[in-house]
Amino acid sequence: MAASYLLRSSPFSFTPNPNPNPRSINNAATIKATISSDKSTETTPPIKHRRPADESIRQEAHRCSSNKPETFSAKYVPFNADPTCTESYSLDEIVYRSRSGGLLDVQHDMEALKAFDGSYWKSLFDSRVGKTNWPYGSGVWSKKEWVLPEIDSDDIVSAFEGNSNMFWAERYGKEHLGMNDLWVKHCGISHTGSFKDLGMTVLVSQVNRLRKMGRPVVGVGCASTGDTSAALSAYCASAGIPSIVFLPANKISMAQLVQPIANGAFVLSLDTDFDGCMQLVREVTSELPIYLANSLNSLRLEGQKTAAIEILQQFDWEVPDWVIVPGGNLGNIYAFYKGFHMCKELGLVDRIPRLVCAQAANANPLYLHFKSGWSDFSPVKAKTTFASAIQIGDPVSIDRAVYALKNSNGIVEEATEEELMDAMAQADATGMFICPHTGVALAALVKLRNDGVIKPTDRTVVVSTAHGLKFTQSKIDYHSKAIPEMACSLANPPVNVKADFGSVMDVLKKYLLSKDIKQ
Ligand SMILES: Cc1ncc(COP(=O)(O)O)c(C=O)c1O
Ligand SMILES: N[C@@H](CCOP(=O)(O)O)C(=O)O
Repeated sequence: MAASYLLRSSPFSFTPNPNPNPRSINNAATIKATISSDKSTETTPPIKHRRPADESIRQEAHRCSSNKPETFSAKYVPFNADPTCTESYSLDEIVYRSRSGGLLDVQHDMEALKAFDGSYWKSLFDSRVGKTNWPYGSGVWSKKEWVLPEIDSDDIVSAFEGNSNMFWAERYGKEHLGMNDLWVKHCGISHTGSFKDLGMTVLVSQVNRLRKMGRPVVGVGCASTGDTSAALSAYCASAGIPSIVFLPANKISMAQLVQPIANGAFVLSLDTDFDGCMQLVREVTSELPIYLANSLNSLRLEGQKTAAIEILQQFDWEVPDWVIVPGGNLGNIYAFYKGFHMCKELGLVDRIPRLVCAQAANANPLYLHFKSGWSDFSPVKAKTTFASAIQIGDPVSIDRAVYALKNSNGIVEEATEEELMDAMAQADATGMFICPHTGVALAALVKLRNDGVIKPTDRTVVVSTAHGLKFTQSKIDYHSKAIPEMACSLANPPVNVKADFGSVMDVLKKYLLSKDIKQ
């Protein structure tokens, strides 16, 4: 019975059980043996679909998971607390700060996870990639046991996020950096066009669960530079949960602004910067039953950390030498560290990459802190930058970022406006279409290559955090050479030509000649 059920309900032939439970099924070999010993399937005609026609994938997941005792668990603990500290909170509590006012972290029951070895987890995760199984087809929920183990699949709000493209930057690497193993992890090719989807699916799923439990959550709110708000409003809209977004007026792109508007969020445009919005949303969410969705809330980072696991998976569990991440509110750099570190602790890999956090010089509090030898941290007043989503002067996750960098032998770099815009233009000219934040990361890479810190053969991953289509105005400004005090040396403006054969031929000949001369 169990074996035929597994065959019927699973569309793929796998080694591990996608719902591992060491109490009921000891290991992968048992499943394999059980399946192959079920002779009754030999005469059964091929099954077209894995579930009855009137059953949705969510109902299918519910049927498969019902009555299974949960093996894995997680709780909130104070971030980087003394090992003797006993303070902890259930993930079903609404809490963002520890008793002392510090950050929280989601701590998993590592002993339970260690009941399975590294190769078990690798095959389990590999078996789920890119499928339509609810919820495991999502790149985030394919790692559910490491993310939010206790949530019922029924409560999950997912857009099958993650599984993002790892782009081999062949021409950019070769021509601009002399590198042959340079990769761009396109986290922005995603449901709402940024990596925020990875964390938001987790946070909104937990809110969905809390609301079903009758907890007082009337809506979910965030301060945003444009990407968190887009992700929050999309996931909330998909679950029918009200969302409220606090945006700094005239400081985010038009494409980002229209996202929450279209998704039906309550949009507040405030005459302040991101740091001002963050301050306000914190005050408001402590007064009203509005759940806070910024990365101060450590649930978000549980989803974001899966991008690190996914990078290892995409390299067949080989560890890259460097991973470069643009940093603003600084949750993501810690999320990457956490994902890599978990893979090491659970035996999937034997080391972690060196991390680089890249900041815009106009919003560089972490860079200044790094350069001072990690002496006292001071927030800055962030100035306008084309990398508008990281225009943040007082990052909430500063402690998490410092921890991640110290424990990964990490580096912080910065990029001026001209450096980041030129890097973006250069990358685009080799076939990418990146956002200015990815330009910051590439500019940091250029500096580290020029200084000889990153070697030509080092396998390097640049994390692209948002889709270039969200930031077209910056590209228009650059290519029209409309940026004061910037040479825009790679501008490629369109040529206005009279619509007659002779004029077109003239400009084409001139163009082709110029190409010939360069080659
Ligand atoms: C496109 C983009 N890149 C990078 C970041 C930086 O991420 P974090 O705030 O986690 O440092 C953000 C948001 O802050 C972002 O929206
Ligand atoms: N870039 C972010 C800034 C807020 O970061 P968060 O990760 O704390 O939500 C945004 O898009 O709003």
